[in-house]
Amino acid sequence: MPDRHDTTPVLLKGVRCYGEGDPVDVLAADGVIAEIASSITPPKDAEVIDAEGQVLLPGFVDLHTHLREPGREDTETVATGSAAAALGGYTAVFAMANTDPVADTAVVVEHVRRAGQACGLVDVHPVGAVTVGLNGEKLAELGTMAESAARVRMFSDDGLCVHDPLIMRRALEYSRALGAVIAQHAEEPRLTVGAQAHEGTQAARLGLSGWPASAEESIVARDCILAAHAAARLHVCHVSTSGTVDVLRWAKQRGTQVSAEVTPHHLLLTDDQLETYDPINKVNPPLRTTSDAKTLRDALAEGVVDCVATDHAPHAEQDKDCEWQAARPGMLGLQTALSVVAETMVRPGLLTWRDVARVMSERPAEIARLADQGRPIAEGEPATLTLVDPEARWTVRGAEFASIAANTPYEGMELPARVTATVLRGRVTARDGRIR
Ligand SMILES: NC(=O)N[C@@H](CC(=O)O)C(=O)O
Ligand SMILES: [Zn+2]
Ligand SMILES: [Zn+2]
Repeated sequence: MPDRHDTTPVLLKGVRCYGEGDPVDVLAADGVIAEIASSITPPKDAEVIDAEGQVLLPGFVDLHTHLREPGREDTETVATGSAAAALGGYTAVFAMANTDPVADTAVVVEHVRRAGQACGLVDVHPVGAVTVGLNGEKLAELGTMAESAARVRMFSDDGLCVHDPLIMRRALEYSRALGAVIAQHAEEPRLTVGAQAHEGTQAARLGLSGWPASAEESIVARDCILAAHAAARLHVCHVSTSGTVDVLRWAKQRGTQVSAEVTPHHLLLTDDQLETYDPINKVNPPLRTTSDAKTLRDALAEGVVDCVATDHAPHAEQDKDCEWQAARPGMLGLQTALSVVAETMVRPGLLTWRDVARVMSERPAEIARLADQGRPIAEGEPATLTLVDPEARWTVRGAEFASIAANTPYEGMELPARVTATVLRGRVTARDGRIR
């Protein structure tokens, strides 16, 4: 039985779909978009959202989050991560497998899936590990996870690279049979032993060991070749260098089934940030150069990089507020992603709002083959939507986020554009900064 709230119609007044054309009213009822017209009289009991001048987009899909459950519920849970996601405009998120225990069995992925359903704010899709315990040595039971109630269709050892080429080849071959995609954290471990920061003049000046671009690019090139030979689908996590963009362009030109994501932080931040030695800026792969960031923005605009994914990585205060070498890599992303994309891509004219729908909703939904996400805003389609105030400006305060952890690199920064409401299958999950 759907509860009463599920069936309350929602009327969005005066929105511009994809930021285009004249303002319209959009009515959501029974989980779908019931009507789009220049003026709709609110049905009785309807929740009316006055959204004059706001931009309506399909709900965002994040292919890369760390929700830390099970194992590190002191930093995030499926529930708090779901709240952060809904507030950030997301209607579906993928939860990486580097939990404790690792999500390498049906039991663990089913737990994450159920925890997501219990809270109901966003569709939580567990990612299954590629190898047992993320040890890189033995393939996990991909088929069992795919067949489980969690219906896993994305596998990744993210946090670690599937570096053994034979294991990676097998994983790609299996994934093909399962209709799944392998998401690779591209980092040749032999080239990043002790690495702390992007290998370049800044790391040298600061005395931090270098994480060379070649460690990423060599794995991406290898995996594109393996994926092509296996006729399998490869997804490249958090692309961070210009050289990787060149490899992706080459692989796509020759028809390889490869997709790629870029994080908001790699679009906005660079290794100039490292000056203060504040580990809030420590992340894997590391912040790169200004020229890499520019190439990534252009590649996202062009479509060589398909989509934006947050790599939302909550960490406890004690794991961040310490010396650089000891700090864990990773930063929060769910509640700032849209604003960082607005700042780096929309304001400079690299993307329109329609393009934002592509990189934050449609492409990620296609890559993950989610049938009911990233859909057109049209009558009869799922009412799974994100409302954005393009004129808003706000100041980032990590302590105010729904996440348990507060490790945002944007603390105190003023950013443009804000998610004002998120709707999942006709139900308002977040509105004006509050969870429903
Ligand atoms: N990105 C990070 O720096 N950290 C991630 C792991 C990962 O995405 O590689 C984490 O789990 O904390
Ligand atoms: Zn990673
Ligand atoms: Zn990650």
